[in-house]
Order: sequence, then structure tokens, then C-alpha cells
Amino acid sequence: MTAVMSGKIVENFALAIQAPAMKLVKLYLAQSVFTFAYIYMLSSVGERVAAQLKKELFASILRQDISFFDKHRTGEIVNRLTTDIQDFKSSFKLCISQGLRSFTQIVGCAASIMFISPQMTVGMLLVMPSIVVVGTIFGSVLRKFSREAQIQIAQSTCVCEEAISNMRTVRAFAMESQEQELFARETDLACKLNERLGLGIGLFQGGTNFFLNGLVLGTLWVGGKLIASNQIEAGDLMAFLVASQTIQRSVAQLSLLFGHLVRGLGAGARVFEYIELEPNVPLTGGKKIPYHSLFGDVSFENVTFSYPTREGQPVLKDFSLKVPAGKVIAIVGSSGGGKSTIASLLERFYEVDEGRITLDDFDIRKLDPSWLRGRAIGFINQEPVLFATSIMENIRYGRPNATDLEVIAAARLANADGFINSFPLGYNTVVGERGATISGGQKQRIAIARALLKNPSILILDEATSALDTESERIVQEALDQVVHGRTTIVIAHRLSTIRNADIIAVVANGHVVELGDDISLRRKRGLYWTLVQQQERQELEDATSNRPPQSG
Ligand SMILES: Nc1ncnc2c1ncn2[C@@H]1O[C@H](COP(=O)(O)OP(=O)(O)OP(=O)(O)O)[C@@H](O)[C@H]1O
Repeated sequence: MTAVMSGKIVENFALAIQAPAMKLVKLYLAQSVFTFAYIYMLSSVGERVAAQLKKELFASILRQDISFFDKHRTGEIVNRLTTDIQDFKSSFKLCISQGLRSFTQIVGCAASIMFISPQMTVGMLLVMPSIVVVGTIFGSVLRKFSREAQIQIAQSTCVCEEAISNMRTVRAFAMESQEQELFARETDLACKLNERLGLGIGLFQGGTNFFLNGLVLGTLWVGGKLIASNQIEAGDLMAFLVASQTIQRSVAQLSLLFGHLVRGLGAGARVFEYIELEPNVPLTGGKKIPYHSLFGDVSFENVTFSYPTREGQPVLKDFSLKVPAGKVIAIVGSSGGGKSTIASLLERFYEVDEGRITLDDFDIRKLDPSWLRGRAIGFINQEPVLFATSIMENIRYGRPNATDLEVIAAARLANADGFINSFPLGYNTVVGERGATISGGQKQRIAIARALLKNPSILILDEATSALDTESERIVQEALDQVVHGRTTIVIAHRLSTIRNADIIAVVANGHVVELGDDISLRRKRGLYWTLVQQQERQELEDATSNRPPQSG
């Protein structure tokens, strides 16, 4: 009998809880689905925002003037692309997820305490502005701390980035321990600044907690008085306390979030600082001279220029020089006289302060800079930089849509086809970072092929052979002699023996041309050119007798 009764009770109970249990299951299911959707959406939005920022930042960095790269170190720039964007993304996600929850809890509970006791709520609201004011002041101090810490982190990244990318030099000078010490110093400083930031955030959160607990005590005190005067009931005070405790927890959460927000805002500000930076020389826009009507007459007219990092110290002063189309002009002069600067200005890496530079009578400021650099001018310098990819792709960098046959033709013209084919993988040989796995002369010939692929009307050779030994110099020089035909060529040379056949030689000193003519006429003049030739011949003779390799300069 009892067993039957108890069976019935269980049955009734099961029936009774069936409907609510189903509701609960549905609720749990819905909660799981919402949790999944919210976490997935948040992470997806966060990742997309970060990826978009990264792309925009990189695009903006690529757009910047060369002077930007003179002023900022590589590590500092890379840090903004990596650490800062990561910090920004993490705090963005955290602030949205926790911030939204805390915010809605605060709003909901604020409405209910308002309903329970408007008097006590108004009292609470009256003390709130003080925390807002204190919080704002504290916040700006913390943001400053965060900025300083992030700058210091970037500084330590710079040290390690520089050491790693110049590992051969570090090893050759046995500077490992000094680099280690320098990195440790910078890292310790970053650590101290971060600790200071942590201390500030800790104080802020501790202070917030203290204030909120004070608020609970205050509520109990005021609530007790209201109960005594029969204005509210004990149950209302309890409900008020529970709701205000929820507000307190949410505000505490928000204050915890505040630290992340400070970091995120600091990082975001650093990212946007670069994104919003507008270069003086845009990458594109302006006239493009059609290839068939481009002659290649270059003229510098009364150019005055000082580097943006050294304003007030002009490198070129009222500098004028005409380079007729198709001619080879050599620019010589003492070291630091401004020869490479002339090439940089023609490439429009920097803007002239006064005067103008023209190409076929067009001011280069009116020409499309990408067309000027990418099509009209081929630039080969002393230390060609190759990328860690195949030789084929390195040469194709000169013109991305060139066919394999065109690449090979350019390599032949540059005297490079022979050695490339001697590698087991031929054009598919990967050259290592910065072309570390091939010789200087080979690197230079690949760089020449790369420049030739554009078929430029103007060729600038900035000390193109000065880093090479005599044999490699001869081979590269032969390649260069072949390729200068029919192009306006500006040769910047230390070794005067390599430019004897130039149509015009311009001797540059103190920022302007002091002598102009060909080798024979300039020697006859017995001026600066003659002195430089004499100095170099004496040097070469001394090198030969002492069996030392010849030195440039
Ligand atoms: N990016 C730069 N920022 C600031 N000053 C620079 C920069 N590049 C060169 N200079 C300075 O400008 C002056 C001319 O330099 P430039 O490289 O044009 O001389 P150069 O005649 O080519 O020298 P070298 O024969 O030694 O290569 C030098 O005093 C140099 O220190």
C-alpha cells in the first residue's frame, strides 16, 4: 500500500516537474547557443578589426616618406604592427564582453533600486560624480604611464631587432654580451614602467573597492533610519542592498576593465597615430609621360635641400646640373659632399626646399611618383637588398608582370645568367634573407637585372661596384657598360678609374657643382678633379706595393 502510494507520489512529482524541466532544458539550450554565438561573434569581430587595422597600418607605413624611416627605427614600427594591435584587440574583446555585461547589470539594478527607494538612490547618485572626477584624473595619469611603458617596450624590441638583423656584425665584433646587457637594460626599464602602471591600476581598483564598500555601509545606515521612520520595510532594504551589491560588483568589474581599457586606448592611439599620418609625397597621382615620348633629359635647377632630420644644414645649395638624354654623367667629389643626395632627390625620396628638378622639362613634383620610380628610373646602389625568395622572383620584383623569358633576358643582359645556371636549382635558387647565400658580385648582378627589367630610361648607379673586389668589379662593370647604352645614366662613383669614359663628369663640393667636363678636360684644368685623381692613384699605388686590397674613397 505504502509502496503504491509512494509510486504515485513519484509519478505525480515526475509529471509535475516535466513541464518546468523541459522549459529549463530549453533555457539551457538557448543559453548555450547564445554563449556560443556571442563568443564566436566577438572573437570573429575582434579578429577582423585587428586584421583590418593591421592592413591599414601596413599600407600607411608603406606610404610614408623616406624621412619617416630616417626618424623611426624598424623595431619601433614593427612593434606597432604586432604588440600594439594585439593589445588593442585583447582589450577591445574584453571591454565589449565584460563591459557590456557589467553595464547592463548596472542599468537594470539601477532601475530597480530607483523603484525600491528613490530617496536612497538619489543619495547614492549624489556621491557618484566624485568617483567619476577622481576616476577621470586617475585615468589620464594611467594612460600616460601606459604610453610611456609601451614606448619603452618598443625601444627594447628595437634593440633585439637590430641585433638579430645585424647578427654577422655583432658576431664579428664579439658584441654578444654588450647587446645582451643593452637589451636587459631596456627590458628592465620597460618592466619597471609596467610595474608602475600595475601599481597605479592596483591603487585605482583598491580605491574603487573602498569607495563601494563605504557605499554599502552608508546604505545600511540610511536604510536603518528609513526603516525606523517607517518609510521603507526591512525587505525593501534587503532588496536594495542585493541590487546595489550587484551594481557594486559590476562597477568593480568595470574598474578592473579600466586597466585593460587604458592599455587598449594607449595601443590604439599609437596605431592610429601612424594610420592617420599623411606623407608629404603621395605614392601616386600626377602625370605619366608615355614611354615612346620619354627622352630622359634631367635637370637640377637651383636646388637647395637639407634633410628633414637635419633642418638648417643644407646638403645642396643652389645646385644646378643638366643631364642630357642618353648621356652618361658621373658625379664625383669628396665623401659626404651630397652625391647620393642628388640621386635620392631625383627619385623624389625627399622634396627639395628650393628650386626644382625636371624630367623632360616637367617638374618631377607634377609627375606620378610611382611611375617615376617604378618605370622611368632604375636605381642600383652599393648594397643591393634581395628578398629571401628565389632568384627568379627577386629579378621579377623589377616588373611583377614580367614573363620568365623576360626575366632570363634581363639576367643575360646583366651578366648574371651564367652563374645562375651554375646553381643546381638555377633560377629557383633561394637566396636567403637579404641575399645572404650568394656573393656580393652575384647579388649586384641580380640587382642590375632587376633594375633592367623595368627597361628604365634613366639609370642611377650609386657606388654600384664599390663594395666589390677587383674581379667582381670587372664583371659587374662589364654588365653595366652594356646596359647604359641609350639611357640617361647618372653614375655616382668613388673609384674615379671607373668613370673615365663618362660623357660628362660633375665634381660636387660644398653642395654645388664646382667643375664640369670630361676626364681629359678636367685633368687639364688641374682643379679638384685632378687632385682627387692624384690622391686615388697614389692610394692605389700604395695599396699595390703593400699588397693590400684597394680601398674606395
Ligand atoms: N638620411 C639622412 N638624414 C640626414 N642626413 C643625411 C642623410 N643621408 C645623408 N645625410 C648627410 O648628408 C650629407 C651628404 O650625404 P651623401 O650621402 O649625399 O654624401 P655622398 O657624397 O654620397 O657621400 P659618400 O661619398 O660618402 O657616399 C652628409 O653630411 C650626410 O651625413
